[in-house]
Amino acid sequence: MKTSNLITAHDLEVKFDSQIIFQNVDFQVQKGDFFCIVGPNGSGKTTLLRVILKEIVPTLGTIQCALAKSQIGYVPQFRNLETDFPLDAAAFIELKLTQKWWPWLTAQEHDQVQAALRATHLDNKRTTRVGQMSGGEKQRVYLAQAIVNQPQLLILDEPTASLDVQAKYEVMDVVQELNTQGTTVIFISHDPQLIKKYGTKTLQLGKGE
Ligand SMILES: Nc1ncnc2c1ncn2[C@@H]1O[C@H](COP(=O)(O)OP(=O)(O)OP(=O)(O)O)[C@@H](O)[C@H]1O
Repeated sequence: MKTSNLITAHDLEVKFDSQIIFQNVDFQVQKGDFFCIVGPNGSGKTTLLRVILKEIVPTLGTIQCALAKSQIGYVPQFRNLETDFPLDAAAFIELKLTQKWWPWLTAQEHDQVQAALRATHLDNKRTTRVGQMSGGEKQRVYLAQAIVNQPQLLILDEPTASLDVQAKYEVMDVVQELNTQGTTVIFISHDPQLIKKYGTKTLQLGKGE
């Protein structure tokens, strides 16, 4: 039978020095999943993302990922940008386009930036400086930057942690739309309401388990 697994992990363990962060972790992420990773502070959620991104080699177990790094978009926890941050939304998104020696964008790259702005409901903020945006808009610009290269997998590490309720759902609705259109999502969160509303599968990490 043909499998649509993007990630297959078996019996993973990560240890730092003698401290076991987690062990016996098995999971599969399939194309189209909205895959949630939950667990208390320090249970290894971010460490597991770093294993998926091949930044950390597990001390035991195997992990297979069918995607190249270029096919994965990543949104870390919210990082604020000061009000004097000089780039507008379009320029900020362009930073993630493949670096090359010529300093202009191709027509296709312009289309990619426009598509990322549209997908994150920021069409009318194209020339707004990111530093002057609200927290929710800033996080949607980060999201736009992560999807500008049209990744197959989007990884989000507590993307709504410091946002108010309305901004939180605006960000999550955008992520859900991307998921409905075919982008697989891995989502770390402490928020059970978000997991219940948006998740299709959940991996629970416990201390050392
Ligand atoms: N490179 C490292 N070297 C040593 N210890 C590390 C390293 N990276 C993470 N740790 C430790 O591993 C544990 C798990 O960290 P991690 O950030 O993965 O947890 P988390 O579940 O994402 O936590 P939180 O919910 O607070 O973000 C922590 O105790 C952390 O200090």
